[in-house]
Amino acid sequence: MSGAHLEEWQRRSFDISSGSCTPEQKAEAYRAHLLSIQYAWASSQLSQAGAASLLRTYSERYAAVLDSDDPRAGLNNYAESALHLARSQRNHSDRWESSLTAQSVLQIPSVQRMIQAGSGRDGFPVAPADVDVPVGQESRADPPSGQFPSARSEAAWFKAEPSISEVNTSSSLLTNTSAARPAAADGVSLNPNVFPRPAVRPQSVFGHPSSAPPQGLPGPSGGAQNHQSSFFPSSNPSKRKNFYAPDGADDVRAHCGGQGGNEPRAGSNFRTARQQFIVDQQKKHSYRPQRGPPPGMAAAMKKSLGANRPRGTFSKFVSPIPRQDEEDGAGSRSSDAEPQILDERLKNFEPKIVELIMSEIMDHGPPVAWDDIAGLEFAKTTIKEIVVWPMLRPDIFTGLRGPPKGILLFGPPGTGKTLIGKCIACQSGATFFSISASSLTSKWVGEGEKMVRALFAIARCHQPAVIFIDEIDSLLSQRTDGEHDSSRRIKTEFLVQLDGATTAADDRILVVGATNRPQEIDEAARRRLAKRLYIPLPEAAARRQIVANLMAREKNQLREEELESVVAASEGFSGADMTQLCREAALGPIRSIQLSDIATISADQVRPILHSDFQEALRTVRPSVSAKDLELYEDWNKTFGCGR
Ligand SMILES: Nc1ncnc2c1ncn2[C@@H]1O[C@H](COP(=O)(O)OP(=O)(O)OP(=O)(O)O)[C@@H](O)[C@H]1O
Ligand SMILES: [Mg+2]
Repeated sequence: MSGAHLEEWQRRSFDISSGSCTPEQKAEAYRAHLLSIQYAWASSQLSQAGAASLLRTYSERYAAVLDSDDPRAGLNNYAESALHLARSQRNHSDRWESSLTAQSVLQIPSVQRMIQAGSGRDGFPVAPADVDVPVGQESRADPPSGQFPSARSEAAWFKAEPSISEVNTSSSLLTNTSAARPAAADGVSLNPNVFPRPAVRPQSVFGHPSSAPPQGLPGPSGGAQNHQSSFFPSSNPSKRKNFYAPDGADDVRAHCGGQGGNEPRAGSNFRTARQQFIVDQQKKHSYRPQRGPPPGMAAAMKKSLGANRPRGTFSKFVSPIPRQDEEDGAGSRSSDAEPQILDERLKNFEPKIVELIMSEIMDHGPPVAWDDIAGLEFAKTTIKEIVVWPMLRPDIFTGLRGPPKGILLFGPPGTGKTLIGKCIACQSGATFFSISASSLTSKWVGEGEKMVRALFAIARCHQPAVIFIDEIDSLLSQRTDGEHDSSRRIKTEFLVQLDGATTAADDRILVVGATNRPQEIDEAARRRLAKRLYIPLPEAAARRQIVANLMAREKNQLREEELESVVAASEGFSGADMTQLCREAALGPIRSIQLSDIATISADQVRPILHSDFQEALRTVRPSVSAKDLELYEDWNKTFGCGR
């Protein structure tokens, strides 16, 4: 080692041993030591064995300073953060420098030239320009002595020699007989003809030989530095193996000479981290394409949320979210599966909420016709006027004639409000959403109002649409001070959506609410449900129609006057009560069969339903609405109802 270097070396050794220097200074000093050793070796002032053992010693000490956990003696786990950064950098940066391997280093043009020249004795055979393997775009030539890009990588370079197997497999150019290769300190020797000094094969911290750590790793001073490798010449990117191709593809991506080979080679499987990240996101949110109903059927499909309906033949759900192909191993999207355009208006909603809202397509079982609903002529006419006709002739029903935004069906329980909702679903031809209040009140805070917003957004995408909210009083009850914040927010969202800033006048969305507690509905909601129709208990004619409709499906011997007497006796019964009465009467014949015959009797041996069965049933079935309750409805109707 020349005189000047020796003094420098001694000074540094003194500083280190003096114990007065900080970990940073120590790391600096070790760094300088390592460079001096390398320089001394390169200028043949040090034997290979000597240099290797010195390098080993000082790189261990250097790494110890870097890796030490002790804040006093080390650089606070710099290694971990460096490793972590490198790893994260590797995952997310598509400018990650691909690494060199024992195999690929020999394909490097300059190494090839060296091998041909067989030189290696006179000086440094590799031209400086060749040693510059820039990472990313910011490439700049490095002095041939090679400044280590960072303390970490430098120490790592010297810390561990390549394993013998790695060196031996690299090529026959490495003579396998020990005689031909001076043994380095740790038994690994490099053939100086092939590997000129000081081309010590660095073992990167990142688990494989690399020319340099990834960009952005902070140097010992903590600042991020551009990293240049200083040993291996750039190589033809097409030959270098990329350790980071997610599927281990052979494709090699490299940035050589600042060319920045960012785009993966054609046909390569290599996906940058960003692409991989996007694919993962899509997979996470991708919806399995499902066999949807035939196109004509889709329009007639009804959607209901929160109401478990028997699923019919076409109740397969067609996801509104664009189809995502199964990303196959090749990472190629099959050409024919063009992603469907997700409706612009839905892109701001969480896919899972959209999925939830759309997922229950109400296949409402047997369709309900207007005639199945006994009585309620006024309500039925009004609803037809508001719902069915505007759908049929939107050109006439515009402006002031436009349909109202909301209808409220109120009345005693069992009078056919839900039935009317089902009937609208079948007869209106509109997209029908039937939601129950419980489905909107999610266990997650903030989810409820998102559901409401998404519901109206989806309805807007599928208008004309009808949103049927059964038991709407549980959703839009009077706002009180003590109520829970989330239910208050759901209400507010509803009011805004029903008739607020976001609703456009020509939106053809009709909200139909059904409740048997109209007095509990919030006054702001009441205002928005402009048409408030009283669904009263069925009058005699309606009761007669219910019994006639139900008896028509059963064997019975009910005469007209007997029917009249049943209707008279069921004064004050609701529609549901009338249905219950008929059920009870239909059990009469079954009850008259001897228990022993039950197992053997055939269906047509069961006698028909008689008037006596109804008389028997009238003894057990009582009206479910009291006169007092009835008064309440009557009063409310007089105050707020739109009925006659
Ligand atoms: N007007 C009607 N015509 C025919 N059947 C009726 C009528 N009203 C009620 N029913 C019978 O009663 C059952 C319950 O009706 P529906 O579910 O519509 O009552 P509702 O008004 O929704 O009651 P609730 O307010 O408790 O929800 C229906 O399935 C039907 O069989
Ligand atoms: Mg109901």
